[in-house]
Amino acid sequence: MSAKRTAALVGNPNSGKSALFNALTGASQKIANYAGVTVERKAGRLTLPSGAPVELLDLPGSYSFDAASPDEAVTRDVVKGVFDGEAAPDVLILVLDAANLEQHLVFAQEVLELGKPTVVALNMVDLAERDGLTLDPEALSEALGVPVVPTVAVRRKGIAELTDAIAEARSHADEEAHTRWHLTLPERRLTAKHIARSAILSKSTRHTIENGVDRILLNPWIGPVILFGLLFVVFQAVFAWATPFADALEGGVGAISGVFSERLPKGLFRDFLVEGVLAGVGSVVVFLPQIVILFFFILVMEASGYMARAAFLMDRLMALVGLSGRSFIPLLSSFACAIPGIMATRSISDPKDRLTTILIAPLMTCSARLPVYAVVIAAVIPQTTVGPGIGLQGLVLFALYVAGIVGAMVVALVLRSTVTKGAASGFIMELPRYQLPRLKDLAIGLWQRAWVFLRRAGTIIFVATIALWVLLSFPKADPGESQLDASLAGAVADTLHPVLEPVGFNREMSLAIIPALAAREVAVSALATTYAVDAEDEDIAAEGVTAKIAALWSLPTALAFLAWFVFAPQCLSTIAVARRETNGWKWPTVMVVYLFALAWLSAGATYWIATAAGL
Ligand SMILES: Nc1nc2c(ncn2[C@@H]2O[C@H](COP(=O)(O)OP(=O)(O)OP(=O)(O)O)[C@@H](O)[C@H]2O)c(=O)[nH]1
Ligand SMILES: [Mg+2]
Repeated sequence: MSAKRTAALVGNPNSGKSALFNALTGASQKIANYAGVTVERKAGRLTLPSGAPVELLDLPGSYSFDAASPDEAVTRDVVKGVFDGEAAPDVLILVLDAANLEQHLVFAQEVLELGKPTVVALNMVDLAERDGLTLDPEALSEALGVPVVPTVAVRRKGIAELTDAIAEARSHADEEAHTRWHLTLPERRLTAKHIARSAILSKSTRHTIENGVDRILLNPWIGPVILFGLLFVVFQAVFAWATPFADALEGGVGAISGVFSERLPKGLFRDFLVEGVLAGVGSVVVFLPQIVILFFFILVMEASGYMARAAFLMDRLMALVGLSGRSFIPLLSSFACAIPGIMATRSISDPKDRLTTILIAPLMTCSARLPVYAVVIAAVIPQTTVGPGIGLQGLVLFALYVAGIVGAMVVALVLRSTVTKGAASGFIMELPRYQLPRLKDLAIGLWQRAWVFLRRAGTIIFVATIALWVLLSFPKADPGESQLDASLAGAVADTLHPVLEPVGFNREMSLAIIPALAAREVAVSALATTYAVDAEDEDIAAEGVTAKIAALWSLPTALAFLAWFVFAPQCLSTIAVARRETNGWKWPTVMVVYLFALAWLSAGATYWIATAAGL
């Protein structure tokens, strides 16, 4: 038996490939309860019982080797050995969802037709049981001609057996397999039905809750109301639940900064710590609770299976602007960050649909903008309630998210009738079964998100803020002169300011949006650092950025800044990903230009209207 170097996980979307990958390699690839989570090839290392290492590949889910979407093309190319500079995998691990056996057996036949050494992981047997199905793995193995191992990936059941089977996998009589499976699609469907029937030992008609729940959640009238209500609650929670934690963190940062100001000798080092690191980076870190709460909701929606329902509900609405529900999940992922959102468009097969989705993804408010919104809202919007349990601050936050969504829909409509003109493509999406989110997965997911945020604070936000602090600190101002006026940063702000002054921006704001191109949170740290450096009085320096904004910005100016960030200047990484995913600079350029134009116009409109209204 020759040594095996690579094995690949293949199968329909949402069959649990990534969950198996994590169980087999100890990795923590993203898993979620909807089709199209994995969009690129990921490698990890699996150790066989003999101690021999195997490179294990996690691949995007696929319905067929003929499929057209870019993520499915990756799967086909890897499996067939035509993926850039990579040999075909030695063993295939075909993952089937035990509770959806018939559907999954259609693509399975295509995989088996390749005649490669294959092992079947009959995954999600727990869900099959829940649905009242008793399966016969031996019968399935007999019918398919390859070993079948029942597994529950998320509880690591059957993992050892699967590893053994991978070690022993051998070709299943190549020639015969080829003729045996070479069928047309309708024939495959029929075969799938027969095989599934013979593998199901018994089926009790168990009352599934799904149908009842879906009748409500997918109801064309009630469904959208529930979705909208849910999102509303999310943004209320972001403020209401986070406040005590955010206050405590802010107090902590303030206290440390106070101690440093008192104990350290006056000088550049103290200024660096207090004005740059603590005022700047600290002003972003205090938003950790908000970020965690937002992701808590996103993760629960993803794991429970509600996300795919939301896409289904939105399909009709999206059709009005020439998109399909397919675009919904990439767009919803963009609430976390536009980068994975843009990557997730790989599951959209129509190139024009995909391009439109990439171009509007940055309009979904990414979590990096949350600190910007939150700090300005906290400063200028009173902490009052406008109804039972409805806080005004949460309401404004919700409105900003909605503004982004509405903006995206309008832009999509314009794009679809001009540059990405074409017929809207149909939408078929499997509805995954409902699952109770596992606490451990949630905890890991939240921890990963928190860590990403803190790492950003420690790297890109730190570097951008410190660079700005240096530019702000030199040359030193003469006594009586403002440090901002004297500094290099002041000169930079002055060149940009004439363009932004008409839309209500003050100089600090004009300055802050430049380093915010590195990461949007930097807008907050930049403001904090600018005010801290410029403060003549030591005590004012210790004051938080929220207090500064409350004291120094007029309401129209603050609202203009919020409106600017709805359309927001891109962060550079988003532009880079858009370039990679569209293979050139053309579309990223279009994206940047239209977003800046929209940002300027909406900030202006907000400012002029608010001023005229006497706010
Ligand atoms: N109950 C149960 N849930 C599972 C099992 N395996 C995976 N899941 C869940 O099923 C969902 C899909 O799992 P993934 O591993 O993301 O599926 P995938 O095949 O990688 O999906 P794509 O990347 O979209 O192709 C997740 O919510 C998992 O938690 C299992 O054996 N039992
Ligand atoms: Mg996956």
